[in-house]
Amino acid sequence: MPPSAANSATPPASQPAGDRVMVEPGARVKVLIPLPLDGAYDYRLPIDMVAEIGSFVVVPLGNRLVAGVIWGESTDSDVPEDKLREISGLLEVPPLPKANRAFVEWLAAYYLSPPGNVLRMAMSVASALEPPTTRPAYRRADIALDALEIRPTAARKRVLEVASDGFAHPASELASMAGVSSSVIKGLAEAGALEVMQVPDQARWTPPDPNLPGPELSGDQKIAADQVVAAANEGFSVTLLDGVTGSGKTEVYFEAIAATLAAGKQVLVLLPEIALSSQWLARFEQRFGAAPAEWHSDLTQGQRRRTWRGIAEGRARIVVGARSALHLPYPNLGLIVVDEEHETAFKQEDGVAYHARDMAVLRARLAEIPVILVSATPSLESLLNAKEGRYQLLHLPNRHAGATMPTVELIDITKDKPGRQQWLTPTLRKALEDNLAAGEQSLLFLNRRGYAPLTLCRTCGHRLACPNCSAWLVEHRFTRSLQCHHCGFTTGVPKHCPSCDDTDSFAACGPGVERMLEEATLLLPDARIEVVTSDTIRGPLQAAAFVERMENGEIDVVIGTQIVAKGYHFPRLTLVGVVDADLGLNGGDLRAGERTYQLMYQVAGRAGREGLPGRVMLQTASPTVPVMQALARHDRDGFLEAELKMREEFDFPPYGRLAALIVSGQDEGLVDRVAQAIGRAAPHGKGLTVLGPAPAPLALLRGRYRRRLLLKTSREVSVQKVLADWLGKVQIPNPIRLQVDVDPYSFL
Ligand SMILES: Nc1ncnc2c1ncn2[C@@H]1O[C@H](COP(=O)(O)OP(=O)(O)OP(=O)(O)O)[C@@H](O)[C@H]1O
Ligand SMILES: [Zn+2]
Repeated sequence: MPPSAANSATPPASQPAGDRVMVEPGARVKVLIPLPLDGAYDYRLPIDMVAEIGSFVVVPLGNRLVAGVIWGESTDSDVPEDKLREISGLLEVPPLPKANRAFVEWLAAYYLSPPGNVLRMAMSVASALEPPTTRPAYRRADIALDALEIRPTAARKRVLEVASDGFAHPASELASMAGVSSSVIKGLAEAGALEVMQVPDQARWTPPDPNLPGPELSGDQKIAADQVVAAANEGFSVTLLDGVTGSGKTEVYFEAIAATLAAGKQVLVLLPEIALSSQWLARFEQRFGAAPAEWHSDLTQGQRRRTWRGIAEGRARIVVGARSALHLPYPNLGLIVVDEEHETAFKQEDGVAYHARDMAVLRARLAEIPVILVSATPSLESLLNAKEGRYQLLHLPNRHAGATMPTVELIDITKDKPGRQQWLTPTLRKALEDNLAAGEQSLLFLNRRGYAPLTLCRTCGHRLACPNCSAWLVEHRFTRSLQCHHCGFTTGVPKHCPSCDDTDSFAACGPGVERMLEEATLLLPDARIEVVTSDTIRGPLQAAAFVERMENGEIDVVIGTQIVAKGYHFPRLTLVGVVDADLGLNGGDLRAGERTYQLMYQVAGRAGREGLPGRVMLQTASPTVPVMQALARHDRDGFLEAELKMREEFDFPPYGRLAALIVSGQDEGLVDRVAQAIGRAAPHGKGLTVLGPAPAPLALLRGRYRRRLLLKTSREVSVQKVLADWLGKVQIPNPIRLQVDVDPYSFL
């Protein structure tokens, strides 16, 4: 397909002219720099520089030059005239759009973060700000093949054929279009059959075609699709698309995407694990005839640079990405979709701790565009918003094409006991055997990487722990190592116990996926079994290859962690066995029940998605607890109602508000003193409670001691104001770090 031909069909989207404000030459302006400074700094715009608010510029800071953004005119400057420095250069990039600038400010204020730190997320690709460069590209030269001095091999003929479309293609693109190696291109160029020219080094996306027909929608799907299409291009709104697994939620929001694209606007789709989303990408391409621009951590630096610019220049119409895609400079964003909105992967824990779902709603409000939140197991936050009328709620109660929901059986492991050093109950073992005999696929789910979560000395009971973290080391047999899953510390299994010096005295305790592989292999010696975790699937290519093996029926049993629990659609996968359904309940934080429900429901939702009925077995030691009962009875709403009620009673989110303070440093005594000083300055008043300081559950992490405080407020209280007043009263000495986590999800 000739990308450049399609490219010229529609003019690039750009920021509405009304949003652009020029700056007077010579004026004083505020420039925000992507560093943790306390605000924007004053500079002068040189009289010969034409710039606007949002322009990317280079400014002197101390004795170096840094990139920044003109944030506004400076009206309250107290920098004396002779101290004011000039902007030293204007960068050749479209200005940061108004909605993006407002987003930076709101996000910074909400999470009490320096705005420069938030801007840094928008400017994450430094090279994208450099002047555009060129790269060589090739097209068919006007010379007959038999006039050349090289042999006309099949590969060469193919290249010349695809290179005859009238456009110049980079060597890699031409090679992949013709299915040959780059050396073939090089040879043809040297022989004069291909003409080389310099073209701008930019990505080209075929614009998706919103007019291609989608599938015929079912009655419920059609009702939902009509609503999201009606909301498209109509200003700010939030829609919660709540439908059971396999109900066709993706098809429904594709309709809203089509309507937005047809209006010439950009679309952003946030997925929790984009690297694992090859099936989603294939469906998108099938529906819209073109691939979306992708944004995630597996891109190369060159891809990031080209994608960033393509978005800023409005050439990338549809972006699918991880949470960081929210910060990109869309000049003409028309719709945001957050798929699997309940996923905690949307919460960023490092740096600026923000929640991408919540910020997607904010971004949509600032840009006055719709946002669609999608899930089979919506978060209580979103459900309450829908219940109270702030979000529009759409329901898809049935699976597509008459596929039924899987049956869910609870297996009480205290009665139906696994054998010695085994973790599968006789019932689940039998089901696995039967399913294999029937030629259908099974999934064994265990959210634990490695072989065993704990290794201890049989002689003295010593447990092998991470030297940098308060955590046990996890044995990984595939790599013959012990690993800390918090800091990445890795070591070999010691010969002698470090405590009693006994030899070869270590025993593995508890199962991880690698250990389940042993058990499953003994049980099903003829089955093709594969372990799927972040250790075995290391990027989008490996994930896509796994999907292909599943689709081709090359795998009988998958043993996997949460990376296989969601999104996938494998028609022949009919049995899901959860090895330890209680695992997530043990930590006991406020969302443990909600999260266990979501994860179990999602993994169960992988079973029986087409003609073949599905069967789910949850192994549990507590079959009577509400979450297990709700799963077995398919009583999601009853469970969520009860959860909501409990949260309301204790004034927990989504009713009350929380903010966590984490004090950390290498000097434990100093960490304690600072944490206590923060505790002494704690606010009092109606609707406010402060818990702690107390050692964090991960009291040592990456060599830093950690203490936590938790602020709990009623809904009417402004958490930001309370925190700002509170933290304004304490001095944090330099080696100590204070992390503020508004609306925390992790309590470790
Ligand atoms: N109207 C339709 N016509 C044809 N196929 C459909 C239709 N609706 C859904 N499907 C197919 O049914 C399957 C499930 O749909 P989809 O993946 O959109 O469901 P979902 O609700 O997003 O599921 P999950 O929450 O489990 O990810 C897909 O293979 C999809 O292509
Ligand atoms: Zn560690």
